[in-house]
Amino acid sequence: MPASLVLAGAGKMGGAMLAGWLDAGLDPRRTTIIDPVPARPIVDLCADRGIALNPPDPEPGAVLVLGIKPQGLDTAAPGLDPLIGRDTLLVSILAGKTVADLRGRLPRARAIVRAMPNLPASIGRGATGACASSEVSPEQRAAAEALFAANGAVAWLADEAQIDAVTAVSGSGPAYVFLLAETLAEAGIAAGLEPDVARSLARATVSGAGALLDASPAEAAELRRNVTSPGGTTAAALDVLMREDGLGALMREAVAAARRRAGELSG
Ligand SMILES: NC(=O)C1=CN([C@@H]2O[C@H](COP(=O)(O)OP(=O)(O)OC[C@H]3O[C@@H](n4cnc5c(N)ncnc54)[C@H](OP(=O)(O)O)[C@@H]3O)[C@@H](O)[C@H]2O)C=CC1
Ligand SMILES: O=C(O)[C@@H]1CCC=N1
Repeated sequence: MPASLVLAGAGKMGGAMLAGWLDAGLDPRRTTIIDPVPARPIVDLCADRGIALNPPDPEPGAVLVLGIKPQGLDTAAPGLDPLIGRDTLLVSILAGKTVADLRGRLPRARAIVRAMPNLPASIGRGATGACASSEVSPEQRAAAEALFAANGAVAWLADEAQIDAVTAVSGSGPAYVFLLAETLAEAGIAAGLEPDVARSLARATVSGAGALLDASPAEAAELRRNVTSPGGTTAAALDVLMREDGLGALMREAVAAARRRAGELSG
């Protein structure tokens, strides 16, 4: 874990990462949060754990994590640049904003890691794709790796250009899975189940299948085949989901749209 850390923007994603870091041993007394209107749980967490929240004269830390919205970078940058010291590692989780975009707004930044985490980071079950600028030292890379590992799986990317695809797959991905739970419940209601029963069965099915995927060495396709009795009910459903214009085509289209949007957020 880094010796000290400043988190600018403790919203849904920044707050989720912070929860994972504190669980993994980040020192709350060496942690500062900057967020003009922090949500109640963040205010309570800071009070409980002794985390500095919006101190009047914040010092640069070993790491500055940017957790603001990409659309807010221009407005926020002049207030955040003084939080970058000579040896501060800047870690940005902003969708779309490139290392060059960040340098353009935060002139004090030298070492930059651009990362794309996801929401299960809060329980240490997230996935982060990251790339490092050439100024990042081995120690800074190790500090970033420790933060991302506290949030779950980590993949270092050789090429920054890949991060928009990571954003579209694993950054946004949890939303696709939650939508699956929602639509499975809705389909259950349409098939005649009571709404509460449909929602509870869909939730247990999605979380149970995810837990099995995690616990098993088998590929997802093999686990899918294990559910699919020849000539049975699952095969009938998969004939619909796996047809040419089915879930595969829809997912490719959705991921392409998310990736395109990440490109639009750059600049
Ligand atoms: N949500 C997700 O699952 C993921 C999000 N991301 C990235 O994380 C970033 C944050 O997204 P998300 O958490 O969803 O958004 P949120 O709006 O929940 O969080 C952003 C936070 O930053 C605060 N903020 C605004 N201006 C400043 C400022 N000048 N200084 C400090 N804090 C400020 C916001 O306050 P206020 O609400 O008052 O404006 C808010 O609390 C985005 O860049 C997004 O691309 C990456 C991966 C996954
Ligand atoms: O929706 C977004 O733009 C952010 C980035 C990935 C997940 N949430």
